[in-house]
Amino acid sequence: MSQNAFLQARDVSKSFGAVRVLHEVSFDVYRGEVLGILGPNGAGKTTLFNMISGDIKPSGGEIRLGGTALGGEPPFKRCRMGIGRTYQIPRPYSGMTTFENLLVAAAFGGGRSERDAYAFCAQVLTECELASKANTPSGSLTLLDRKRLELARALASDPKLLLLDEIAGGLTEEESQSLVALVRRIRDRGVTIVWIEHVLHALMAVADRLLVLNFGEKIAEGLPQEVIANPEVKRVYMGVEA
Ligand SMILES: Nc1ncnc2c1ncn2[C@@H]1O[C@H](COP(=O)(O)OP(=O)(O)OP(=O)(O)O)[C@@H](O)[C@H]1O
Repeated sequence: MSQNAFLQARDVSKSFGAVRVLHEVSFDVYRGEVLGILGPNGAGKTTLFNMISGDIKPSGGEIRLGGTALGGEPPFKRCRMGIGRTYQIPRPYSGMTTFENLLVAAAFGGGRSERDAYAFCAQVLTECELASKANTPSGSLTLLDRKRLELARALASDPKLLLLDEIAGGLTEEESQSLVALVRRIRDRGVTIVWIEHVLHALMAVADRLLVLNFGEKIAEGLPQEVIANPEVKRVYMGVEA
């Protein structure tokens, strides 16, 4: 555990009533890295994101960003502090165009003035390969473009830490490669990324380190090749007996 980490989670726990979903999970995320999070369904991955973004409160433990304890800060404040996230089920405003969706995120999430938001959103659209879809109602986008829009909406608040929740699910191999290339470009301009993903090859193509959760506990963390070779990870995640 290092004091220099950008995101620090210490003994983070969450219970819903009597159901313990996360138990004393600790990890660090360093500036500029991509940390991949793996784990079977129900392992507690999204719950962890919900606590980092402020959607729910931990039952125990502490989360710090840049050394500052996030405490009871609400989601919009965390967004202004530099935390952006995507949701497993994208929630664009389907009656609005792609560009309008971004403007809302940039104005409310990022706190930009209207003029500034226009220029910034145009930049984000280009980065996410959505410029030609700027005026398309988001409800008519293909699955890949809906995923790009979900990512673009998170980027519109100009995050320093980006939380990606299963953005590669349901895509073809070629489509997921184009998403991986986009994640790399975002990382290369200095954004720190934590990516929950079941599509292992997409994660392996970009993650610097992996963390594995099972039944709310951290069972492995380290370099991707080492983590996927770990016998316990193989057993619980890939169903392979050692
Ligand atoms: N608000 C809630 N109230 C009660 N139980 C909840 C709540 N949110 C999540 N859970 C439970 O917590 C557990 C972990 O859920 P979570 O969504 O974090 O898992 P996950 O690892 O993200 O799974 P998946 O890979 O399927 O998305 C599940 O058993 C889920 O039913």
